[in-house]
Amino acid sequence: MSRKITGVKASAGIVIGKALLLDNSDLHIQSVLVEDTGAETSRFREALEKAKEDLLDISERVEQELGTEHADIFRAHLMVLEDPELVDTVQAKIEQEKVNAEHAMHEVAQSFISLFEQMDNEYMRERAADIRDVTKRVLSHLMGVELSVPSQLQDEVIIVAKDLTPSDTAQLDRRFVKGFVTDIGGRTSHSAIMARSMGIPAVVGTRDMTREAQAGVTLIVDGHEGIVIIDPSEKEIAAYQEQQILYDKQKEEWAQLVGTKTMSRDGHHVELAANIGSPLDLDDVLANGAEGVGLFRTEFLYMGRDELPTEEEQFQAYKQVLEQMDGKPVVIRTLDIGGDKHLPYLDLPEEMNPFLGFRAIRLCLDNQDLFRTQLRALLRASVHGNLKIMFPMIATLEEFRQAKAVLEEEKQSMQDEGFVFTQPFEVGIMVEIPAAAMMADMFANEVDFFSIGTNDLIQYTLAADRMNERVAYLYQPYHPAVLRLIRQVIEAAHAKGKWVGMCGEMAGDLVAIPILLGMGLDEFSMSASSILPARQLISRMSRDEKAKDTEQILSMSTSQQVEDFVKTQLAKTDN
Ligand SMILES: C=C(OP(=O)(O)O)C(=O)O
Ligand SMILES: [Mg+2]
Repeated sequence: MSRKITGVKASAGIVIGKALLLDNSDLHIQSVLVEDTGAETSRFREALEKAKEDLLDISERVEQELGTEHADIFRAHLMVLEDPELVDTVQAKIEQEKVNAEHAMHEVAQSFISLFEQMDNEYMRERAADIRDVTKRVLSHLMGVELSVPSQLQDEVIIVAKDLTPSDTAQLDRRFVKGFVTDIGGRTSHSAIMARSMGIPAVVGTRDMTREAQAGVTLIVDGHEGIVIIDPSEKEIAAYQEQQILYDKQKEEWAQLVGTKTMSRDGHHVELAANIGSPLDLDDVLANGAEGVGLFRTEFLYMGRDELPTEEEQFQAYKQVLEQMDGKPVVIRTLDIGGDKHLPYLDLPEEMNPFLGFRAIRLCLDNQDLFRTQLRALLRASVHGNLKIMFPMIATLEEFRQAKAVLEEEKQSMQDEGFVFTQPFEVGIMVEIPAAAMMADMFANEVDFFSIGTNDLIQYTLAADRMNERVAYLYQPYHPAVLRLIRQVIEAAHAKGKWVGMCGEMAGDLVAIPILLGMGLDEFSMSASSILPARQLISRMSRDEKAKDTEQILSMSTSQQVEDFVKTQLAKTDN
């Protein structure tokens, strides 16, 4: 009987193969009292040195095979090994408690790991995996145990493990490892990131895969849907084999589009950009041929910590993104906290209607120290690429003017300090509040660009909370009211020679794209994996023909009518 397990889709693709269970369960550590603590400390120091040698070797190999960014993971591991807080604490424990090095290392590492794991942020929780990885390496040297990474594989396999550490992943032999499934991990765990750049289908965070799968059993890993089928039937195998063939063909077609501009069939260019939450997302962005970053949600930098990020920390993150995008446009949005996104250390009072409350630009204009720190980091980073600064949740012109004035003040004071701005940068707003959409003609006199945030614009237009299942039926992207607002923004911007993008989920929706193309949207920003399918669709459509449908669509009275109309048109495009 086949069984289906679901998890997090970490890396796209389908693979069918035999399971290889990687027993990388925790080493069994015993506590032993020692007399000669000096000798024990030397043993610990030797193990640290050996672990460092391993990491240097791995980072060199990874640098050659996968590039600097992945090698940086192992350089970060080296830094963990050199961190006096960890090393000195272990040493002190050996000396004061007269315990063996294995026990001291294990105990100290555990306390760091649980600290990180308790943090309310996925990224920080995953850093616990780094410490676990480093600790295991040191322990394996102390105990003389080989790490159980299969380096001598003869057959193609799908690795099944509780967790795959970055070094496990880097050591997988790509000729034989065709996919992997883990119990723990999320989309931003390093192993997931590496799977995506290695092009290996992977499903992570399945919770109990290692308990469910036996060694050698046949598996289907569906990285598109985050599904694993254990012991599939002949029929299931045949169905997935068909999907595999189709997907391979699809990928070949998409791959041709990676380095190309997005052009409609009748020769109009639109920009397909990516939404990111961290510099870590850039691998995907570049691999999918994004023409820019249309939205960097900077609130990620503020989450999962207990104090605000410093100007320097923010500067480094912005600089990295700008440099990696190598002159392509990068829209960085100032802090959009509030609504469903909290920062515990800001200690804000609970609100009856958080989505209509004290959030985003409202909070930044009130808490100007915080805002000015971010603006200074952005201004410093501006010389490293093609930066565009965007303010979120703008409802009124006064808000935009105030925010822009604060930015100008910071720019002036940096110039007075001797900073030279070598690159011009644009300043724009998110249009996600209906009032801003209605007043787009007025805003267009003052902003450099608009980016339509449909995730919020839809919820505010139909008064349907985007988080509430019970009103989800009212959350209608194709509602003519939403479409009329979008069209109004595009027309108002173009009348003043300004460009308009969209960074809500709607920009990557294959049913919405023909409508938006016809309305003349200039930039579509979406998750990286949606870019190539969108580019292909646009290349098959004539923008001028789509424009002819706009009036008809806007005169429809329901979402359903719009959807049916577009789907019928799309079916014709396919033929
Ligand atoms: C992109 C948007 O912002 P967020 O999803 O971060 O609210 C939006 O509202 O469409
Ligand atoms: Mg929003």
